[in-house]
Amino acid sequence: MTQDIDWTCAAEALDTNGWAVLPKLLDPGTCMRTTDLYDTPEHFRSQVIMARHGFGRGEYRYFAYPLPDPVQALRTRLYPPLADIANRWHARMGLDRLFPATHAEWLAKCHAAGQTRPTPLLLRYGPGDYNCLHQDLYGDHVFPLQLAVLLSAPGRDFAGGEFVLTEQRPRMQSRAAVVPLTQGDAVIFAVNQRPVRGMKGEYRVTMRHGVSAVHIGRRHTLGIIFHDAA
Ligand SMILES: O=C(O)CCC(=O)C(=O)O
Ligand SMILES: [Fe+2]
Repeated sequence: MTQDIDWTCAAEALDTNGWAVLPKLLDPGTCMRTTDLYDTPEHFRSQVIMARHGFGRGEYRYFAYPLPDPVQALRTRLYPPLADIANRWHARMGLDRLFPATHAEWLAKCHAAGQTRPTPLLLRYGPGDYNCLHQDLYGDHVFPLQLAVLLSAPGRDFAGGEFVLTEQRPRMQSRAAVVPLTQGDAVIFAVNQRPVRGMKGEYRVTMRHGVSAVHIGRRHTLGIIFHDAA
């Protein structure tokens, strides 16, 4: 599942754009089984109806511990290479928080700070549903990169529902990117801020992500956030 990832390519894309696609991270069978978890309540700690909070339209569920596979495996295996990138970013941004080498150590820090609730989630969108631009910050402890895996097949399962990222640049207009994803692809992206090398040195841009309206069908996503929630 995670052994064939081209990390050199992903790190380069993350440094340049603040996001990178990992093609075919999950196979179609795993995508289907993960989607089906949505209707198994014992895997989840809570449900959010997005319209009730002004988050958009659609719904999602936060997984409960212990996380089922492939959620636990993705969180554990993707963390170490992402922590290398996160540490480089933090150094470039002049932030002193260092991310430990393993996800278990990072979670221990979150838990000691009272961020104990698991944040991986499954999202379900139907016709007309969308996800407003947002950031997944759940406390002071923030791991600066996260992942979303598209579990449904565009064109077959749904139409519309594009993954969108915006980048707010200091004293400049924001720019948007639409991330092309097929079933099983993951997008890694900056949770909040990332460093950009400018003419006069490094500066920071602020990222937000969301999903445009689904026109027809149903779209499911698996979200992997590496910090836990307060
Ligand atoms: O459904 C999506 O593609 C976005 C999900 C999301 O906001 C997240 O995983 O944090
Ligand atoms: Fe999100």
